Amino acid sequence: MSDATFGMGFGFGGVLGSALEAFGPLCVGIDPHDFLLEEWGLPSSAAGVREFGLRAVDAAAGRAGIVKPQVAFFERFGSAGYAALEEVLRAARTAGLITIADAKRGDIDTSLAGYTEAWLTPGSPLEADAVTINPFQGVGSLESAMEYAADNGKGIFVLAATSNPEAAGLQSARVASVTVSRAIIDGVSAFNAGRAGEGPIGSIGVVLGATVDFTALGVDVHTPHSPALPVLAPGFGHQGAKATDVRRLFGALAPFTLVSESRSLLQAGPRGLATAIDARAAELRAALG
Ligand SMILES: O=C(O)c1cc(=O)[nH]c(=O)n1[C@@H]1O[C@H](COP(=O)(O)O)[C@@H](O)[C@H]1O
Repeated sequence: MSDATFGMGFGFGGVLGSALEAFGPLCVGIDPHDFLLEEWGLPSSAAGVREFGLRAVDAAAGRAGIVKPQVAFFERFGSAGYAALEEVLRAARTAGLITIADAKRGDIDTSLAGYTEAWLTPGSPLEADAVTINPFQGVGSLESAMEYAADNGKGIFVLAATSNPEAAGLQSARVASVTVSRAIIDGVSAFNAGRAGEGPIGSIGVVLGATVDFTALGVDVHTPHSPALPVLAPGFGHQGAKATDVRRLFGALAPFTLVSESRSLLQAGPRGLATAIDARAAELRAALG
């Protein structure tokens, strides 16, 4: 998806809103693990991840609104892996899918600008619609990246409360009077509020794992944000959370929560993936009413 203006507002928030309306919240993770490549009858090579990614895009197109290629599985093959990822991202965007490059980048602001340029510049070889960012160097270090994204009709998902169990100790620690997770969410929400004129849905979102104990992490899912805060939610499927629990888990944030699943869908194999996506999308439609 490349147009910056949609009925639900401008920029990435608007694009996301249209996709949620048309397809619901399912985000298909494209994670070519070696065990999946083997199950799909593909080699563990750049050619293998390229074929895997393109087949996953074909299966998702017209069935889900969003795909999230996991950059790590392409990066392990060096420049050939990156060439494969470029093709997969291009194919997905051409098919009308929103692409979230799961690259988990982060650095001081000037270096982060290089990463943002790589992933979020219209016309760049690795162009995606959004990228995941790790805020360990402080939410303040993300300011110019968030501005760059919003100025270019792009999005960012900032890790805030991640789905892996090892994260809770660090992310529940307190900065001033709130938890790290809460401080990150507040920082992102404040950025979106500063550009509230652009539409009802913000262009910068957060990653909140579906497996997380939000109370322990001081994350408030009951109060809506204005503009709405997009949430990328991994942790469904293989990591244990049930897609149909999205409303119970995410409360007021549920209407803007992307339900991300990788292995649990991809294990259906190249021939079963389209059916698995259809089934999960239908389950989510029923659960969200
Ligand atoms: O940013 C992510 O997508 C992410 C954040 C997080 O907190 N937990 C998490 O699992 N992820 C990613 O989401 C995907 C989860 O894959 P499955 O567990 O197979 O659905 C992987 O690509 C992870 O790197």
